[in-house]
Formats: sequence, structure tokens, C-alpha cells
Amino acid sequence: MLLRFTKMHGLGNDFMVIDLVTQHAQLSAKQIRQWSDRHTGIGFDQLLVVEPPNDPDTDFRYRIYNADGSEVEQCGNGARCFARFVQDKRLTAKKVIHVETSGGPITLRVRRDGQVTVDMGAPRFAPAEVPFIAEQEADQYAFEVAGEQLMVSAVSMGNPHCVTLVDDINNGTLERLGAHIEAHPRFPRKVNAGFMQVIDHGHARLRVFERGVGETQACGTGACAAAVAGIRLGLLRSPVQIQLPGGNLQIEWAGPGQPVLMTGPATRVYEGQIRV
Ligand SMILES: N[C@@H](CCC[C@H](N)C(=O)O)C(=O)O
Repeated sequence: MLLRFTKMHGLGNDFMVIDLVTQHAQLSAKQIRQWSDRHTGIGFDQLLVVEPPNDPDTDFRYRIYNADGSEVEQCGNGARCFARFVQDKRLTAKKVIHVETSGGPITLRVRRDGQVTVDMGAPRFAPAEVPFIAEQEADQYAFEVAGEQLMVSAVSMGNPHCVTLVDDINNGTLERLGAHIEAHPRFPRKVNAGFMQVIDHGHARLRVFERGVGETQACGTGACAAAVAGIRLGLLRSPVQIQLPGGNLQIEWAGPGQPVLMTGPATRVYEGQIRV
């Protein structure tokens, strides 16, 4: 059987997107790993799957798989591509789309200029959400990794993030510590490791070593987590422009209990089909 898919990206964070509303397929972790391979497969950071919703008050169920085949809770750049995909494929005519994910409900708005704003829901800092936090909730934690002492912020955007402030995002910290932080035993579900350089109250640079992938050109949930961490530390003020290797995202957050709004582009690359 041939399965139709679309290749998309959000600031270079790239995706294979499959409609399982009008098509049927059983996906295995092994198959996803093969498809994600950049030499022998299609090549992508995440596989995004569009399914009918479980909850009748939402429009779709959005499932996300990392390149290593693991299913994860949330993907911000993917959410913007998801919005463009369901419109392009005429799976909905709505401009405001309600979506369920295993990280919680999110709302997608496609703007006239083609950019997409995603209401990612409120960030969470509680121990159950970010397993690192075995102690009391705090803005920053002392953390030892690969023999180095760091101060980090732990933020859940549905998926777990560990944000480290650095003087220069290109000073080698990601290369040295990214994989060690991702797999550190204090994060039993592993973690996305962000390295943020604050430029001024409204701007920061960010690189992210993503769980289950490695460094990506951009990470939407990572940008939200970094902006929230910076605002909580009094270093940033909403709205914040987060500058990633693949381009810029605008992040808005009014404070505790409030949703994070992320705005940026979503780009279609090509249509394909693959035998399953
Ligand atoms: N690239 C994504 C995040 C994808 C999931 C992440 N690697 C995880 O394991 O939680 C984004 O744009 O948010």
C-alpha cells in the first residue's frame, strides 16, 4: 500500500507529516527510525501524525514521534506545520483549530500573512511534570553534569526542558554537555537541553539539543521554555524574540498560570508517497 505524506519544516526543524484521518497505517518505532534516516530514508527530526480526535470538542489528535522512534508529548514547530497541513489538505476550513496532544490541548491560529500562532497552554514547573525537580519548585537548580556545575531552569511545555544560560551559544557548551544533559539520570524521561544567551530584555539566542534527535535548527517548545525561564529570572520581558539557528520565533507569556503564545512560519517542502 502507498502512504501519502508531506515534507514540511518550521525554521529548519523538519517533519514528515501523515494524514491518518483519510488513510490507514500501523506505524512501528523501527519504521519511523528507518524513515527518519537522512542517508537511507526520507530524513526528518520528527514524524507528525494527524488523527481524528478522541474528544468531540477538539478538531484533531496530533501525535509526535522523534527521529529515534519514541512518541513524545509536544512539538511547537510541528504544531504550526500541523495547522498549515490540515488547511492545505482541506481536512478543516477553520482558522482556529483545537488540537489534543498527549502534552495537553493546544490551539492553532493561521494568520493572514501565513504565519501561525500557537497557544501552547501554561508552562508547568511541578515535580511530576519535570522529573528533575525532586525538591521544591524553584526558578533555578544547581546541577552537576559530566563533572561541571550548572545552574539550570526546568520547564515543562507538555514535554520536558532544561534551560542553561550561557555567555555565548557558540562557546562549545552544547557540543560538550548537550547529550549528557539529555540522558542525565535526574531526568528519567530524558530531556530537551536548551542553551540560551540573553541579548537584552526582548531578545535571546538559543540552541537546543533535542531529546531523541540531537541538535535541531529550531525547537518551538524549547523557545517557549527558554523565554519562560528568562522571564521568571527577570532577564527577559514579554514579548521576546528567540533567535534560533534556523530563524526567529516570537514568544509571549503574561506570567504564571497564563498560556505561552508562539508565532512563526510553517513551510511545505514537497509531497511524497512511500510503500508500507
Ligand atoms: N522540535 C520540537 C520538539 C520535539 C519533541 C522533543 N524532541 C521531545 O522529545 O520532547 C519543537 O519544535 O517543539
